[in-house]
Amino acid sequence: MASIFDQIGGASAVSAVVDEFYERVVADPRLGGHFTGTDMGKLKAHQRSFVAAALGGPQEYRGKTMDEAHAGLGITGEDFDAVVGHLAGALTHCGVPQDTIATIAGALAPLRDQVVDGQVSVA
Ligand code: HEM
Repeated sequence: MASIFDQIGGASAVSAVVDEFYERVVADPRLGGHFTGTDMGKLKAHQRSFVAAALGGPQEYRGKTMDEAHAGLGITGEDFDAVVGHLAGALTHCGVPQDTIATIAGALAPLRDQVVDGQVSVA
């Protein structure tokens, strides 16, 4: 069976999704502040390789772990949900089918604890 990477159109599709995704994230007043001083060219390159690998693309992701990349950034659960929402919006904008988007969102959900800054969860 073709990987999601192939189904959505390979590297060029991933690149279009990542560009659209960061336009939305940086324009979001809740999130933009996290990216002041970030080299967006570098970040997009890392994100392209992360997304491509996560969708079953041919190359391995060699960037930081999600724990390392987000440690100490003060990212909240709301930030995480907003970012996943923008990714879904970017995927929709780029013509990716909704069931595929649901699969991708499901695959990202387990990263929540690594991205969100340690809070004591109330049982
Ligand atoms: C599923 C959710 C997320 C994924 C898959 C993800 C993925 C990534 C990747 C691949 C990198 C680059 C790592 C490297 O440099 O090697 C990165 C860096 C970063 N991410 Fe995320 N991220 C997520 C959520 C978030 C959220 C919610 C925020 C904050 C609103 C955020 C803010 C950042 C920032 C500020 C950087 C580092 C930029 C710098 O180096 O200055 N990320 N992320």
